[in-house]
Amino acid sequence: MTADGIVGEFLALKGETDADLLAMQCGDFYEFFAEDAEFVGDELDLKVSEKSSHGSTYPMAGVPVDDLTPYLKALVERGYRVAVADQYETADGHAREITRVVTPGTLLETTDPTAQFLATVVSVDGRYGLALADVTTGEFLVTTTDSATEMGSELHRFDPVEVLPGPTVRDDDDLLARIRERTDAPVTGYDDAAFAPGRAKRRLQDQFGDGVLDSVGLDDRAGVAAAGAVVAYVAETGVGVLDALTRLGAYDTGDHLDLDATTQRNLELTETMHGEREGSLLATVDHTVTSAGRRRLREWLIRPRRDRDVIDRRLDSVAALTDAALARDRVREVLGDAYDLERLAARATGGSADASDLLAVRDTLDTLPALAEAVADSRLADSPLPDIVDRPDREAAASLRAELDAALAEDPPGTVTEGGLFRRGYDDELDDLIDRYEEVTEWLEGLADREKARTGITHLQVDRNKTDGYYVQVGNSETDAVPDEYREIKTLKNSRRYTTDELEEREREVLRLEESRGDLEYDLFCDLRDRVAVHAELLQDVGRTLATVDALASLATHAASEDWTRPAVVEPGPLVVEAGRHPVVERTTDFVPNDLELDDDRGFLLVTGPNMSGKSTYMRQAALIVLLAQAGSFVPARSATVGVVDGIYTRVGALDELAGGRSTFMVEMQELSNILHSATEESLVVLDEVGRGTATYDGISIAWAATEYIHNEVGCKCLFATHYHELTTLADHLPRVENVHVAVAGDDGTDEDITFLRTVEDGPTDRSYGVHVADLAGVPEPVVDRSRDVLNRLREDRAIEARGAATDGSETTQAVFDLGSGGFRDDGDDANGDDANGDDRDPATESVLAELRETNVAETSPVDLLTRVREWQERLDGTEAEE
Ligand SMILES: Nc1ncnc2c1ncn2[C@@H]1O[C@H](COP(=O)(O)OP(=O)(O)OP(=O)(O)O)[C@@H](O)[C@H]1O
Repeated sequence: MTADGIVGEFLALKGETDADLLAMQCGDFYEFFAEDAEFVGDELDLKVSEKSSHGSTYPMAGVPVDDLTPYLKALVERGYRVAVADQYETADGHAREITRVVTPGTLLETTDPTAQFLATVVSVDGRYGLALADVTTGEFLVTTTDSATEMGSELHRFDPVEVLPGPTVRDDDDLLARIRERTDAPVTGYDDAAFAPGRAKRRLQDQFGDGVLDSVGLDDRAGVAAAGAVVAYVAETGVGVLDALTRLGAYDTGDHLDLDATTQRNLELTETMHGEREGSLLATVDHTVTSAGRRRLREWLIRPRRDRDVIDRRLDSVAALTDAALARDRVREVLGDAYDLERLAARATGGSADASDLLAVRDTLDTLPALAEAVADSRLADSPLPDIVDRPDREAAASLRAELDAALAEDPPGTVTEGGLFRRGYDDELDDLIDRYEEVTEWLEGLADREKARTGITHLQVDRNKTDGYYVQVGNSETDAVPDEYREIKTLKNSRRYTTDELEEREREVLRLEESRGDLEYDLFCDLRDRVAVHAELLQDVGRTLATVDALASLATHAASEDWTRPAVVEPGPLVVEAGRHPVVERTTDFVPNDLELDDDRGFLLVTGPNMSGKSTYMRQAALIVLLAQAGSFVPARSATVGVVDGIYTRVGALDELAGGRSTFMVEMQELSNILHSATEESLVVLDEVGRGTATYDGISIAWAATEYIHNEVGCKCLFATHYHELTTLADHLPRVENVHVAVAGDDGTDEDITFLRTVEDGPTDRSYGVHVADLAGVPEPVVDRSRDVLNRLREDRAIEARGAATDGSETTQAVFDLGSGGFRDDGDDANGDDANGDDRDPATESVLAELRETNVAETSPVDLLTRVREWQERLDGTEAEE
């Protein structure tokens, strides 16, 4: 075929797929042509040559057939979708067709041990469906929600590698923007029809059986559409890939602790704010010995539970493993021999598993009885561990193990087409071939000695190479002695090569036997691999069991080495921590433990204290202790009682963060708004500074109103660190608000020479110590001195004093800010609203005060409230300017 023809065929095939690139097999190479060739030449540093034909030239770049996988991986991991067209023999030559499309979400060959979720996002009738499938492990989940925020949080949790938005999502710019904010995975366009609920439902039934929707309790069109589209997409990417998805699991977002994307980031669960794994909670507590165990542990931390029974069961196992050091070591030693069975199952179904993969399956199945024995230890026997290990079908696992053991040779070659894969006794026909093969090779091996004896030639050897086949080589000095039947086939510098009729005959036989053996073994191997693939579900069960035990043992190892304690998990209930520590900071610092009590009487703590004193650490440690407890882990404390919460919401004052062109303050307000809308009475809210990104008065007003709203309306547990000293008076008016502060020593009122004690004590801090921190940070002395002067002047002349009365939510807010000369005044204590100072006020101030009185916090949405406060401030500022 001419280059023109090949390129023509290439372009025609490319037109059949919407993949970004096409690799087309041409004999021993996969070739990219035209634009694709230039593209991969750049991306992969491949040599691009010119193929000319009929006066036209075409760029061409190729990789050997056996080397395609790493190139595919590299392209796909950069987010490209690559179609692969294979060549096959036909009666009159050969033809090519696209056999698979490899995409980030369907790449079985990945070496990245973390979960590789393909996500579909669908919106139907105001509900969102989210399906997540990891074809490398067979995990397939679906959920629905009517909150776009929650959909975004889930997406962020699962950290997909590819996202397929359904048609209504694709057309919704806001929703798409939200998705892009929550994941940096490539967003792939896909056939609208695949998302149609009717067709999606049939797809699911074809894959999992007619009763699937009932059995997983999926009755939502959005969920069905999302899951069905996954099945359709995966089916298109290659034969067998879909078979790894052995079952569908529907989950309710309410089963897990709600952690919005911001909170997942703020708490540095899997990576630090700077994007590093080291220093994250996961890296700190991770002592797993398998990659499947690591995936499981990550999942637990990122999706803690709400169900106390599930949490307690995990804690029972962790407790037993924490106490029994020797048994724990034995469990971990056994797990150390396990390979990633979920991944191996997917490789078996996808047809890419080789003989060493199947041996890895055998060896990993072997660990199951050993693990059962390890957890039968008397100190573990009463824990849930024996039941966990008993969950997979142990008998089926043992028989598959035995089958693999009987079949496979101990040290098989890397390819599956050249024989040498099977043990003797596995297949009679193969044994017969091997017998004959050995007979011939034995004859060949003895030939040199026999010929030496027969001819008297001493420098004679028999060997084989690719060009000459088998030959007899004789040194030049003795070539006169070669017998007549020797035919010379090559002359070398010091020797000559010969063949004989008999040698040629034996050679033909060897080649025939090698080919038959290779073919037979390949067929036998494919059969064996298919039989393993049939057991994918069993392998996934065993793999998940091993992963679960590994994650539990990891938590126990950390608990034992860091002296963590089992939390008492109650539902619902207070959060009481005695001598708590921050799980990550305690590793690198001489940590000062602190107590914490959040209950019905004091559910809202206003945390004050100098900069750098430890406010954020104290609050994050509280959030992490709750999160760890609900993940089923011990916690860093002397003792802890953790009332189950439904969600943790945080806002952290990352002042330098600019997201998507929005101002820092806008981001801060959106986060606050989200928290105020999402948190319930059962939640834990952590606010680390609110309102700092704007003018002081605006900031105080917003923080004030937010505190009242959380206290009066939401009623959740809350920790709020602030530098607005004015807020501390809220504790006098709102019954559940208490002040605590992080103590410092050496406070002589001069801001100089203070020592951070890191202890949290009741009551508000005296004041802030910003100037001291500026000094510590090395700000030049004249600036520090001048700051002290200015501060003292401000304290004397323009103190901002909050002396207002806050309400329990049923009355009008009567907060009064005395803002010195430019602010507004109101005497909130004046029950009939008459104002002693009324005569002195300008009309703008009057009108603001009137509106302020009429505003019922209980009935005003937080966002409205914030907007109104801003407006009032602007009007007052205007008045001030005119004056
Ligand atoms: N209990 C503790 N024991 C020992 N070191 C601590 C403790 N708490 C905090 N630290 C250390 O103090 C430093 C400052 O803590 P943190 O960031 O929590 O202060 P902050 O009060 O929130 O500061 P800012 O107001 O400036 O945000 C941290 O680097 C941390 O390592």
